[in-house]
Amino acid sequence: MAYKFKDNTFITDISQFDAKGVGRAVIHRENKQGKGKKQHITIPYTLPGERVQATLVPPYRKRIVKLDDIIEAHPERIEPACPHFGRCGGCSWQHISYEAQLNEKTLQVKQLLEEQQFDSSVVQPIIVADDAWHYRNKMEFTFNKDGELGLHEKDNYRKIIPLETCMIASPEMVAATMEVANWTKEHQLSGYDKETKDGLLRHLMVRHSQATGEMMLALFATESADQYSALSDLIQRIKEKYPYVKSLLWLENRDIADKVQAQQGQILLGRDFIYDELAGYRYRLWYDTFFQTNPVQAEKLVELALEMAQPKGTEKMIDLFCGVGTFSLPFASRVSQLAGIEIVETSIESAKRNASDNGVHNTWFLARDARLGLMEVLELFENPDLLLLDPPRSGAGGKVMRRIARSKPKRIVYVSCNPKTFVSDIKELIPFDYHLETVQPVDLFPQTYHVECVSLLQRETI
Ligand SMILES: C[S@@+](CC[C@H](N)C(=O)[O-])C[C@H]1O[C@@H](n2cnc3c(N)ncnc32)[C@H](O)[C@@H]1O
Repeated sequence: MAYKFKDNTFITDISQFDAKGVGRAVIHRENKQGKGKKQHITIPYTLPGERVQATLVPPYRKRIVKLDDIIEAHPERIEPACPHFGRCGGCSWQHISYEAQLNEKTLQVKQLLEEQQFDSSVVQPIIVADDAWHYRNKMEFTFNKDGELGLHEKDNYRKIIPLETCMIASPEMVAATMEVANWTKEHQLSGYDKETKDGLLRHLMVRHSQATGEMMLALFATESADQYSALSDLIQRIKEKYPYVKSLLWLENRDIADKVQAQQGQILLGRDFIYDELAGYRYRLWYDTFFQTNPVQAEKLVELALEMAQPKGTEKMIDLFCGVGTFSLPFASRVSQLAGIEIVETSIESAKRNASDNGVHNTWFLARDARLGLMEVLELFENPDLLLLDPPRSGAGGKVMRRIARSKPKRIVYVSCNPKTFVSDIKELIPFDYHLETVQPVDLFPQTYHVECVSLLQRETI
Protein backbone atom coordinates (compact mmCIF):
# COMPACT_ATOMS: atom_id res chain seq x y z
CA MET A 1 0.00 0.00 0.00
CA ALA A 2 1.35 3.45 -0.85
CA TYR A 3 0.41 6.86 0.47
CA LYS A 4 0.19 10.27 -1.19
CA PHE A 5 2.67 12.63 0.37
CA LYS A 6 3.16 16.28 0.98
CA ASP A 7 6.38 17.78 -0.40
CA ASN A 8 9.11 15.15 -0.44
CA THR A 9 8.25 13.60 2.90
CA PHE A 10 5.95 10.60 2.92
CA ILE A 11 4.72 7.66 4.95
CA THR A 12 4.97 4.24 3.38
CA ASP A 13 5.04 0.49 4.06
CA ILE A 14 8.14 -1.58 3.34
CA SER A 15 7.19 -4.52 1.13
CA GLN A 16 10.42 -6.53 0.83
CA PHE A 17 14.22 -6.40 0.82
CA ASP A 18 16.10 -5.58 -2.36
CA ALA A 19 19.12 -7.67 -3.43
CA LYS A 20 21.35 -5.74 -1.01
CA GLY A 21 19.12 -6.20 2.03
CA VAL A 22 17.63 -2.69 1.92
CA GLY A 23 13.86 -2.20 2.45
CA ARG A 24 11.83 -1.51 -0.71
CA ALA A 25 8.62 0.49 -1.03
CA VAL A 26 6.36 2.02 -3.66
CA ILE A 27 5.31 5.67 -3.37
CA HIS A 28 3.04 7.87 -5.43
CA ARG A 29 4.44 11.24 -6.46
CA GLU A 30 2.78 13.98 -8.41
CA ASN A 31 4.57 15.52 -11.36
CA LYS A 32 4.44 19.23 -12.21
CA GLN A 33 1.18 18.75 -14.11
CA GLY A 34 -0.40 17.22 -11.02
CA LYS A 35 -0.39 13.72 -12.50
CA GLY A 36 0.22 10.82 -10.13
CA LYS A 37 3.34 8.73 -10.69
CA LYS A 38 4.32 5.47 -9.04
CA GLN A 39 7.95 5.16 -7.95
CA HIS A 40 9.95 2.26 -6.57
CA ILE A 41 12.36 3.35 -3.87
CA THR A 42 14.63 1.79 -1.24
CA ILE A 43 14.85 3.11 2.32
CA PRO A 44 18.03 2.26 4.27
CA TYR A 45 17.75 0.46 7.61
CA THR A 46 14.12 -0.61 7.20
CA LEU A 47 12.54 -4.06 7.34
CA PRO A 48 9.68 -5.61 5.36
CA GLY A 49 6.37 -5.05 7.17
CA GLU A 50 7.46 -1.77 8.77
CA ARG A 51 5.61 1.52 8.32
CA VAL A 52 8.02 4.44 8.14
CA GLN A 53 8.26 8.15 7.46
CA ALA A 54 11.02 9.10 5.03
CA THR A 55 12.17 12.01 2.87
CA LEU A 56 13.48 12.12 -0.66
CA VAL A 57 16.63 14.23 -0.74
CA PRO A 58 18.14 16.03 -3.74
CA PRO A 59 19.18 15.27 -6.43
CA TYR A 60 15.71 13.65 -6.78
CA ARG A 61 16.57 11.72 -9.94
CA LYS A 62 18.89 9.56 -7.78
CA ARG A 63 15.98 8.64 -5.48
CA ILE A 64 18.09 8.95 -2.34
CA VAL A 65 15.83 8.54 0.69
CA LYS A 66 16.50 9.44 4.32
CA LEU A 67 14.67 7.53 7.03
CA ASP A 68 12.97 10.04 9.40
CA ASP A 69 10.91 7.86 11.70
CA ILE A 70 9.75 4.30 12.22
CA ILE A 71 5.99 4.41 12.80
CA GLU A 72 5.42 0.68 13.16
CA ALA A 73 8.59 -1.29 13.92
CA HIS A 74 9.21 -4.92 12.99
CA PRO A 75 9.20 -7.17 16.10
CA GLU A 76 12.73 -8.35 15.23
CA ARG A 77 14.17 -4.81 15.08
CA ILE A 78 16.88 -4.37 17.71
CA GLU A 79 19.21 -1.65 18.93
CA PRO A 80 22.47 -1.80 16.86
CA ALA A 81 25.48 -2.67 19.02
CA CYS A 82 28.14 -0.61 17.25
CA PRO A 83 28.46 3.18 17.77
CA HIS A 84 29.38 3.54 14.06
CA PHE A 85 26.18 1.86 12.79
CA GLY A 86 24.37 3.95 10.19
CA ARG A 87 27.46 5.97 9.26
CA CYS A 88 29.99 3.23 8.55
CA GLY A 89 29.62 1.41 5.22
CA GLY A 90 29.80 -2.11 6.74
CA CYS A 91 27.42 -4.24 8.89
CA SER A 92 24.16 -2.84 7.49
CA TRP A 93 21.97 -5.46 9.26
CA GLN A 94 22.88 -4.75 12.89
CA HIS A 95 19.34 -3.44 13.49
CA ILE A 96 17.90 -6.94 12.82
CA SER A 97 18.02 -9.71 15.45
CA TYR A 98 20.50 -12.47 14.53
CA GLU A 99 17.68 -15.03 14.38
CA ALA A 100 15.77 -12.88 11.87
CA GLN A 101 18.94 -12.29 9.80
CA LEU A 102 19.33 -16.06 9.47
CA ASN A 103 15.68 -16.60 8.47
CA GLU A 104 15.90 -13.82 5.93
CA LYS A 105 19.04 -15.29 4.33
CA THR A 106 17.46 -18.74 3.94
CA LEU A 107 14.30 -17.16 2.54
CA GLN A 108 16.32 -15.13 0.05
CA VAL A 109 17.98 -18.31 -1.33
CA LYS A 110 14.64 -20.15 -1.54
CA GLN A 111 12.91 -17.27 -3.32
CA LEU A 112 15.67 -16.91 -5.91
CA LEU A 113 15.49 -20.63 -6.69
CA GLU A 114 11.68 -20.59 -6.92
CA GLU A 115 11.76 -17.63 -9.30
CA GLN A 116 13.71 -19.86 -11.71
CA GLN A 117 11.46 -22.91 -11.20
CA PHE A 118 13.88 -24.86 -9.00
CA ASP A 119 12.53 -26.99 -6.17
CA SER A 120 13.34 -24.90 -3.07
CA SER A 121 12.76 -27.83 -0.70
CA VAL A 122 16.41 -28.81 -1.36
CA VAL A 123 17.49 -25.75 0.66
CA GLN A 124 18.66 -26.82 4.11
CA PRO A 125 18.35 -24.67 7.25
CA ILE A 126 21.23 -22.19 7.34
CA ILE A 127 24.38 -23.07 9.31
CA VAL A 128 24.71 -20.52 12.08
CA ALA A 129 27.98 -18.67 12.82
CA ASP A 130 29.79 -19.75 16.00
CA ASP A 131 30.32 -16.07 16.77
CA ALA A 132 28.11 -13.43 15.16
CA TRP A 133 30.75 -10.78 16.11
CA HIS A 134 34.58 -10.53 15.97
CA TYR A 135 34.71 -13.00 13.07
CA ARG A 136 36.77 -11.13 10.47
CA ASN A 137 40.47 -11.93 10.14
CA LYS A 138 41.28 -8.94 7.94
CA MET A 139 40.37 -5.25 8.07
CA GLU A 140 41.50 -2.28 6.02
CA PHE A 141 41.30 1.11 7.71
CA THR A 142 41.92 4.46 6.03
CA PHE A 143 43.65 7.64 7.27
CA ASN A 144 41.93 10.99 6.70
CA LYS A 145 43.99 14.07 5.88
CA ASP A 146 44.30 14.95 9.58
CA GLY A 147 45.98 11.61 10.22
CA GLU A 148 42.93 10.09 11.95
CA LEU A 149 42.40 6.41 11.30
CA GLY A 150 38.94 5.14 10.50
CA LEU A 151 36.36 3.62 8.19
CA HIS A 152 34.72 4.93 5.04
CA GLU A 153 31.39 6.64 5.55
CA LYS A 154 28.43 4.91 3.93
CA ASP A 155 27.80 6.26 0.39
CA ASN A 156 30.65 8.77 0.78
CA TYR A 157 33.97 7.22 -0.09
CA ARG A 158 35.81 10.49 0.54
CA LYS A 159 34.75 10.82 4.18
CA ILE A 160 36.46 8.83 6.96
CA ILE A 161 34.80 8.21 10.31
CA PRO A 162 37.48 8.13 13.05
CA LEU A 163 37.54 4.68 14.57
CA GLU A 164 36.33 3.96 18.11
CA THR A 165 35.82 0.25 17.67
CA CYS A 166 34.94 -2.41 15.10
CA MET A 167 32.65 -5.12 16.36
CA ILE A 168 33.29 -7.66 13.61
CA ALA A 169 37.09 -7.53 14.07
CA SER A 170 38.80 -9.36 16.94
CA PRO A 171 39.49 -7.33 20.12
CA GLU A 172 43.23 -7.87 19.47
CA MET A 173 42.86 -6.27 16.02
CA VAL A 174 41.02 -3.29 17.47
CA ALA A 175 43.61 -2.83 20.25
CA ALA A 176 46.56 -2.87 17.82
CA THR A 177 44.72 -0.54 15.42
CA MET A 178 44.02 1.96 18.20
CA GLU A 179 47.73 1.81 19.14
CA VAL A 180 48.68 2.80 15.59
CA ALA A 181 46.00 5.55 15.61
CA ASN A 182 47.40 6.99 18.88
CA TRP A 183 50.97 6.76 17.63
CA THR A 184 50.03 8.71 14.47
CA LYS A 185 48.32 11.40 16.56
CA GLU A 186 51.18 11.72 19.07
CA HIS A 187 53.77 12.13 16.31
CA GLN A 188 51.45 14.41 14.30
CA LEU A 189 51.92 12.41 11.13
CA SER A 190 49.79 13.54 8.23
CA GLY A 191 47.21 11.47 6.43
CA TYR A 192 46.81 11.36 2.65
CA ASP A 193 44.52 14.00 1.21
CA LYS A 194 42.61 12.53 -1.72
CA GLU A 195 41.90 16.01 -3.16
CA THR A 196 45.41 17.50 -3.10
CA LYS A 197 47.25 14.14 -3.29
CA ASP A 198 49.47 15.29 -0.38
CA GLY A 199 50.15 13.63 2.96
CA LEU A 200 51.93 10.54 4.22
CA LEU A 201 49.70 7.76 5.58
CA ARG A 202 47.03 6.12 3.43
CA HIS A 203 45.83 2.81 4.90
CA LEU A 204 46.39 0.32 7.69
CA MET A 205 45.75 -3.33 6.93
CA VAL A 206 45.37 -5.68 9.88
CA ARG A 207 45.36 -9.48 9.47
CA HIS A 208 44.86 -11.73 12.47
CA SER A 209 44.78 -15.50 12.52
CA GLN A 210 42.64 -16.84 15.33
CA ALA A 211 44.09 -20.31 14.67
CA THR A 212 47.78 -19.40 15.11
CA GLY A 213 47.33 -16.12 17.02
CA GLU A 214 49.67 -14.32 14.58
CA MET A 215 48.97 -10.77 13.43
CA MET A 216 50.17 -8.57 10.57
CA LEU A 217 50.08 -4.76 10.61
CA ALA A 218 50.78 -3.15 7.25
CA LEU A 219 51.03 0.63 6.95
CA PHE A 220 50.57 2.03 3.44
CA ALA A 221 52.33 5.37 2.91
CA THR A 222 53.35 7.69 0.08
CA GLU A 223 57.04 7.85 1.05
CA SER A 224 59.80 5.51 2.15
CA ALA A 225 60.22 4.74 5.86
CA ASP A 226 63.85 5.97 6.05
CA GLN A 227 63.18 9.59 7.01
CA TYR A 228 60.62 8.85 9.75
CA SER A 229 62.30 8.47 13.13
CA ALA A 230 58.84 8.12 14.73
CA LEU A 231 58.85 4.55 13.43
CA SER A 232 61.32 3.38 16.08
CA ASP A 233 58.72 4.37 18.71
CA LEU A 234 56.03 2.37 16.87
CA ILE A 235 58.28 -0.67 16.61
CA GLN A 236 59.09 -0.46 20.33
CA ARG A 237 55.42 -0.12 21.32
CA ILE A 238 54.36 -3.08 19.17
CA LYS A 239 57.24 -5.24 20.47
CA GLU A 240 56.36 -4.51 24.09
CA LYS A 241 52.57 -4.62 24.02
CA TYR A 242 51.65 -6.87 21.08
CA PRO A 243 54.04 -9.83 20.94
CA TYR A 244 51.61 -11.66 18.64
CA VAL A 245 52.38 -9.14 15.84
CA LYS A 246 54.71 -11.28 13.74
CA SER A 247 54.78 -8.93 10.79
CA LEU A 248 54.96 -5.12 10.85
CA LEU A 249 55.29 -3.69 7.36
CA TRP A 250 55.80 -0.28 5.78
CA LEU A 251 54.49 -0.38 2.22
CA GLU A 252 54.92 2.40 -0.28
CA ASN A 253 52.00 3.31 -2.48
CA ARG A 254 52.70 6.30 -4.71
CA ASP A 255 49.90 5.49 -7.14
CA ILE A 256 47.04 7.97 -7.65
CA ALA A 257 44.43 5.19 -7.48
CA ASP A 258 43.19 4.95 -3.91
CA LYS A 259 43.55 1.19 -3.60
CA VAL A 260 45.20 -0.78 -0.81
CA GLN A 261 48.27 -1.66 -2.88
CA ALA A 262 52.03 -1.16 -2.85
CA GLN A 263 54.88 -0.83 -5.31
CA GLN A 264 57.60 -1.56 -2.75
CA GLY A 265 58.06 -1.86 0.97
CA GLN A 266 60.10 -2.96 3.93
CA ILE A 267 59.75 -5.13 6.99
CA LEU A 268 59.82 -3.07 10.20
CA LEU A 269 59.45 -6.06 12.51
CA GLY A 270 59.29 -9.84 12.06
CA ARG A 271 58.69 -11.35 8.62
CA ASP A 272 56.69 -10.36 5.55
CA PHE A 273 53.94 -12.95 6.07
CA ILE A 274 51.94 -14.58 8.86
CA TYR A 275 50.80 -18.15 9.27
CA ASP A 276 47.13 -19.10 9.32
CA GLU A 277 45.39 -22.48 9.41
CA LEU A 278 42.18 -23.73 7.87
CA ALA A 279 40.72 -27.25 7.94
CA GLY A 280 44.01 -28.65 9.24
CA TYR A 281 46.21 -27.03 6.56
CA ARG A 282 48.75 -24.27 7.10
CA TYR A 283 48.83 -21.17 4.91
CA ARG A 284 51.32 -18.31 4.59
CA LEU A 285 49.52 -15.02 4.12
CA TRP A 286 51.28 -12.00 2.62
CA TYR A 287 49.62 -8.59 2.71
CA ASP A 288 48.15 -9.15 -0.77
CA THR A 289 47.07 -12.81 -0.40
CA PHE A 290 43.34 -13.46 -0.82
CA PHE A 291 42.13 -15.64 2.04
CA GLN A 292 38.68 -16.46 3.39
CA THR A 293 37.82 -13.62 5.82
CA ASN A 294 35.81 -15.77 8.25
CA PRO A 295 38.00 -18.88 8.52
CA VAL A 296 35.92 -20.50 11.29
CA GLN A 297 32.86 -20.59 9.02
CA ALA A 298 34.98 -21.24 5.90
CA GLU A 299 36.14 -24.47 7.53
CA LYS A 300 32.49 -25.54 7.51
CA LEU A 301 32.34 -24.81 3.77
CA VAL A 302 35.27 -27.17 3.22
CA GLU A 303 33.66 -29.90 5.37
CA LEU A 304 30.36 -29.53 3.50
CA ALA A 305 32.05 -29.62 0.10
CA LEU A 306 33.86 -32.85 1.07
CA GLU A 307 30.64 -34.39 2.39
CA MET A 308 28.76 -33.54 -0.82
CA ALA A 309 31.52 -34.62 -3.21
CA GLN A 310 32.22 -37.94 -1.43
CA PRO A 311 35.64 -38.46 -3.05
CA LYS A 312 36.80 -42.07 -3.15
CA GLY A 313 40.48 -41.45 -3.83
CA THR A 314 40.40 -42.32 -7.53
CA GLU A 315 38.95 -39.14 -9.02
CA LYS A 316 40.40 -36.57 -11.39
CA MET A 317 39.18 -33.28 -9.98
CA ILE A 318 39.12 -29.62 -11.03
CA ASP A 319 39.01 -26.76 -8.49
CA LEU A 320 37.88 -23.79 -10.56
CA PHE A 321 38.52 -20.29 -9.06
CA CYS A 322 40.84 -22.01 -6.57
CA GLY A 323 42.50 -18.93 -4.99
CA VAL A 324 45.34 -20.03 -2.71
CA GLY A 325 44.01 -23.58 -2.53
CA THR A 326 41.59 -23.47 0.42
CA PHE A 327 39.53 -26.27 -1.13
CA SER A 328 42.29 -27.79 -3.27
CA LEU A 329 44.50 -28.92 -0.40
CA PRO A 330 41.87 -30.77 1.68
CA PHE A 331 40.49 -32.37 -1.51
CA ALA A 332 43.89 -33.33 -2.94
CA SER A 333 44.50 -35.90 -0.21
CA ARG A 334 41.16 -37.53 -1.05
CA VAL A 335 41.35 -37.68 -4.86
CA SER A 336 43.87 -39.04 -7.35
CA GLN A 337 44.79 -35.78 -9.15
CA LEU A 338 43.62 -32.20 -8.75
CA ALA A 339 43.99 -29.22 -11.09
CA GLY A 340 43.38 -25.74 -9.66
CA ILE A 341 42.56 -22.80 -11.95
CA GLU A 342 42.70 -19.17 -10.81
CA ILE A 343 43.27 -15.86 -12.62
CA VAL A 344 45.50 -14.10 -10.05
CA GLU A 345 49.09 -15.16 -10.52
CA THR A 346 50.23 -14.40 -6.94
CA SER A 347 47.39 -16.59 -5.62
CA ILE A 348 48.56 -19.45 -7.84
CA GLU A 349 52.13 -18.96 -6.58
CA SER A 350 50.72 -19.14 -3.02
CA ALA A 351 48.65 -22.22 -3.86
CA LYS A 352 51.79 -24.00 -5.14
CA ARG A 353 53.76 -22.99 -2.05
CA ASN A 354 50.91 -23.98 0.27
CA ALA A 355 50.69 -27.40 -1.40
CA SER A 356 54.41 -28.05 -0.94
CA ASP A 357 54.41 -26.62 2.65
CA ASN A 358 51.65 -29.12 3.48
CA GLY A 359 53.23 -32.08 1.70
CA VAL A 360 50.56 -32.19 -1.02
CA HIS A 361 52.06 -33.40 -4.31
CA ASN A 362 49.19 -34.45 -6.60
CA THR A 363 48.08 -30.92 -7.53
CA TRP A 364 48.62 -28.85 -10.65
CA PHE A 365 47.87 -25.11 -10.43
CA LEU A 366 47.29 -22.92 -13.44
CA ALA A 367 47.13 -19.09 -13.54
CA ARG A 368 44.45 -18.59 -16.20
CA ASP A 369 41.06 -17.11 -16.80
CA ALA A 370 38.48 -19.78 -15.89
CA ARG A 371 37.31 -20.42 -19.45
CA LEU A 372 40.78 -20.75 -21.00
CA GLY A 373 42.13 -22.67 -18.03
CA LEU A 374 39.27 -25.15 -18.28
CA MET A 375 40.06 -25.81 -21.95
CA GLU A 376 43.70 -26.54 -21.09
CA VAL A 377 42.96 -28.78 -18.14
CA LEU A 378 40.25 -30.67 -20.01
CA GLU A 379 42.74 -31.61 -22.71
CA LEU A 380 44.81 -33.29 -20.04
CA PHE A 381 42.03 -34.74 -17.95
CA GLU A 382 39.53 -35.49 -20.71
CA ASN A 383 36.49 -35.82 -18.48
CA PRO A 384 36.97 -34.93 -14.79
CA ASP A 385 35.02 -36.99 -12.26
CA LEU A 386 34.54 -34.11 -9.88
CA LEU A 387 34.45 -30.35 -10.25
CA LEU A 388 34.29 -27.71 -7.53
CA LEU A 389 33.75 -24.06 -8.39
CA ASP A 390 33.87 -21.04 -6.07
CA PRO A 391 33.52 -18.02 -8.37
CA PRO A 392 33.52 -14.32 -7.39
CA ARG A 393 30.20 -12.51 -6.78
CA SER A 394 29.70 -12.01 -10.52
CA GLY A 395 29.38 -15.80 -10.92
CA ALA A 396 31.01 -18.09 -13.48
CA GLY A 397 28.84 -17.07 -16.46
CA GLY A 398 27.07 -19.09 -19.14
CA LYS A 399 30.12 -19.96 -21.26
CA VAL A 400 32.06 -21.42 -18.34
CA MET A 401 29.01 -23.30 -17.03
CA ARG A 402 28.28 -24.86 -20.44
CA ARG A 403 31.92 -25.87 -20.82
CA ILE A 404 31.77 -27.51 -17.39
CA ALA A 405 28.57 -29.33 -18.36
CA ARG A 406 30.05 -30.62 -21.62
CA SER A 407 32.99 -32.10 -19.69
CA LYS A 408 30.45 -34.26 -17.81
CA PRO A 409 31.73 -34.40 -14.22
CA LYS A 410 29.46 -36.75 -12.27
CA ARG A 411 29.31 -34.33 -9.35
CA ILE A 412 29.61 -30.57 -9.28
CA VAL A 413 30.03 -28.78 -5.96
CA TYR A 414 29.21 -25.08 -6.32
CA VAL A 415 30.39 -22.75 -3.52
CA SER A 416 28.68 -19.40 -3.97
CA CYS A 417 28.84 -16.01 -2.26
CA ASN A 418 25.99 -14.63 -4.36
CA PRO A 419 22.76 -16.67 -4.63
CA LYS A 420 21.53 -14.57 -7.56
CA THR A 421 24.43 -15.44 -9.88
CA PHE A 422 24.48 -18.99 -8.48
CA VAL A 423 20.89 -19.55 -9.65
CA SER A 424 21.51 -18.12 -13.11
CA ASP A 425 24.70 -20.22 -13.42
CA ILE A 426 23.12 -23.54 -12.44
CA LYS A 427 20.22 -22.94 -14.84
CA GLU A 428 22.81 -23.51 -17.59
CA LEU A 429 23.41 -27.06 -16.31
CA ILE A 430 19.80 -28.25 -16.50
CA PRO A 431 19.73 -29.00 -20.28
CA PHE A 432 22.81 -31.19 -19.71
CA ASP A 433 20.95 -33.50 -17.34
CA TYR A 434 22.20 -32.12 -14.04
CA HIS A 435 19.93 -32.17 -11.03
CA LEU A 436 20.16 -29.84 -8.03
CA GLU A 437 20.44 -32.22 -5.07
CA THR A 438 21.00 -29.92 -2.13
CA VAL A 439 21.71 -26.29 -1.23
CA GLN A 440 23.27 -25.54 2.14
CA PRO A 441 23.34 -21.85 3.15
CA VAL A 442 26.10 -20.95 5.62
CA ASP A 443 26.31 -17.68 7.53
CA LEU A 444 29.80 -16.37 6.82
CA PHE A 445 29.03 -12.71 7.29
CA PRO A 446 26.72 -12.01 10.26
CA GLN A 447 25.38 -8.44 10.53
CA THR A 448 25.36 -8.15 6.72
CA TYR A 449 22.92 -9.34 4.04
CA HIS A 450 25.53 -11.62 2.44
CA VAL A 451 24.89 -15.35 2.34
CA GLU A 452 27.19 -18.17 1.24
CA CYS A 453 25.88 -21.50 -0.12
CA VAL A 454 27.45 -24.87 -0.82
CA SER A 455 25.43 -26.90 -3.31
CA LEU A 456 25.60 -30.26 -5.01
CA LEU A 457 24.57 -30.95 -8.61
CA GLN A 458 24.63 -34.50 -9.98
CA ARG A 459 24.46 -35.74 -13.54
CA GLU A 460 21.51 -38.08 -13.95
CA THR A 461 22.92 -40.08 -16.88
CA ILE A 462 26.25 -41.95 -16.83
C1 LIG B 1 35.37 -16.39 -4.01
S1 LIG B 1 37.07 -16.44 -4.40
C2 LIG B 1 37.40 -18.12 -4.04
C3 LIG B 1 38.82 -18.46 -3.80
C4 LIG B 1 39.12 -19.81 -3.17
N1 LIG B 1 38.25 -20.87 -3.61
C5 LIG B 1 39.12 -19.70 -1.66
O1 LIG B 1 38.24 -20.26 -1.00
O2 LIG B 1 40.03 -19.06 -1.13
C6 LIG B 1 37.00 -16.34 -6.15
C7 LIG B 1 38.34 -16.46 -6.84
O3 LIG B 1 38.12 -16.38 -8.25
C8 LIG B 1 39.21 -15.69 -8.83
N2 LIG B 1 38.76 -15.21 -10.15
C9 LIG B 1 38.04 -14.11 -10.44
N3 LIG B 1 37.78 -14.04 -11.75
C10 LIG B 1 38.35 -15.13 -12.34
C11 LIG B 1 38.41 -15.62 -13.67
N4 LIG B 1 37.84 -14.97 -14.68
N5 LIG B 1 39.05 -16.78 -13.89
C12 LIG B 1 39.63 -17.45 -12.88
N6 LIG B 1 39.62 -17.03 -11.59
C13 LIG B 1 38.98 -15.88 -11.31
C14 LIG B 1 39.54 -14.63 -7.82
O4 LIG B 1 40.83 -14.15 -7.98
C15 LIG B 1 39.33 -15.35 -6.49
O5 LIG B 1 40.50 -15.94 -6.02
